[in-house]
Amino acid sequence: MLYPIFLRLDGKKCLVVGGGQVAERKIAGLLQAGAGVLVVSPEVTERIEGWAGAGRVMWYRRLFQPDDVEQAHLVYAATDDAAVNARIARECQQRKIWVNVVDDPERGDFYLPAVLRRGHLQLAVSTGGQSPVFARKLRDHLARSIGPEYGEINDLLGELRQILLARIPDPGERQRIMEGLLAEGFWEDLVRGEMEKVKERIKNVFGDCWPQS
Ligand SMILES: C[C@@]1(CC(=O)O)c2cc3[nH]c(cc4nc(cc5[nH]c(cc(n2)[C@H]1CCC(=O)O)[C@@](C)(CC(=O)O)[C@@H]5CCC(=O)O)C(CC(=O)O)=C4CCC(=O)O)c(CCC(=O)O)c3CC(=O)O
Ligand SMILES: NC(=O)C1=CN([C@@H]2O[C@H](COP(=O)(O)OP(=O)(O)OC[C@H]3O[C@@H](n4cnc5c(N)ncnc54)[C@H](O)[C@@H]3O)[C@@H](O)[C@H]2O)C=CC1
Repeated sequence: MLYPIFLRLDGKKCLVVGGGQVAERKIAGLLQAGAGVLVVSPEVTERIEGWAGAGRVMWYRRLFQPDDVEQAHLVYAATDDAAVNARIARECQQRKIWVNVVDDPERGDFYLPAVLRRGHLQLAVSTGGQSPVFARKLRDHLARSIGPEYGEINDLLGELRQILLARIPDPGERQRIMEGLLAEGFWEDLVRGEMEKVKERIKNVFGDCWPQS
């Protein structure tokens, strides 16, 4: 069973070996997370070249060398050469650096999910490597019912939680308030798309905790 995790990568160096379509997709995800991306590949796609030109990735225009993995927290073996990808995986595993292997996932340490992003809210779908296209389609299916408003609701709940943390010292009491808010009626309004009602429900709890506001 794979272990799901959300990593804080901002400012951490990640190495992508290879510069094709697959490398490009992995780099796009890393950049969204604010990682420092190093790319090693004699050739890259136009989009990767653009990122390099804009200083968003550091591109080493050459073939992979074993020492390349040394400075990275995560490594992506994303070339089209199976022997090179296997070599990258070995170099990482010797050094206990986590590696994703695009053509032979079981050699690697982690898989990427298909991700639905709604502000701070993220839904990640993994099929355990069974069918990446199914993961993508399921993400697209979920996107139809989980709209951008879910991101807004999530942020409002985050603000409310900060207020509760500051004003209500008892964790049990805080949890009771949250459970009370996120009860059946809340979900009925949410799935019916009655977002104004949902926001009203949240604001009422703000009012109860902070009557002067
Ligand atoms: C195991 C895993 C390891 C990893 O790469 O992390 C892996 C492995 C492989 N993918 C292959 C093929 C394709 N992968 C995609 C797409 C995506 N692949 C992604 C993840 C993963 N792919 C991990 C498991 C995820 C899970 O658990 O479900 C997504 C979700 C996330 C991402 O990559 O960011 C992203 C969609 C995201 C989005 O759209 O947002 C497409 C379609 C397309 O390009 O749209 C195709 C072509 C169609 C096909 O072949 O099915 C092949 C065969 C290569 C060959 O034939 O040589 C292998 C190797 C193998 O399975 O042996
Ligand atoms: N895991 C996934 O999500 C998917 C994996 N794949 C697999 O990914 C692999 C790569 O696919 P694409 O990006 O489409 O291939 P591609 O042929 O477009 O790109 C390969 C890249 O690897 C680089 N490269 C080759 N040898 C190198 C070396 N020794 N050092 C550094 N860079 C080197 C090339 O310059 C090129 O930029 C394929 O083998 C395919 O089987 C394909 C689709 C999805």
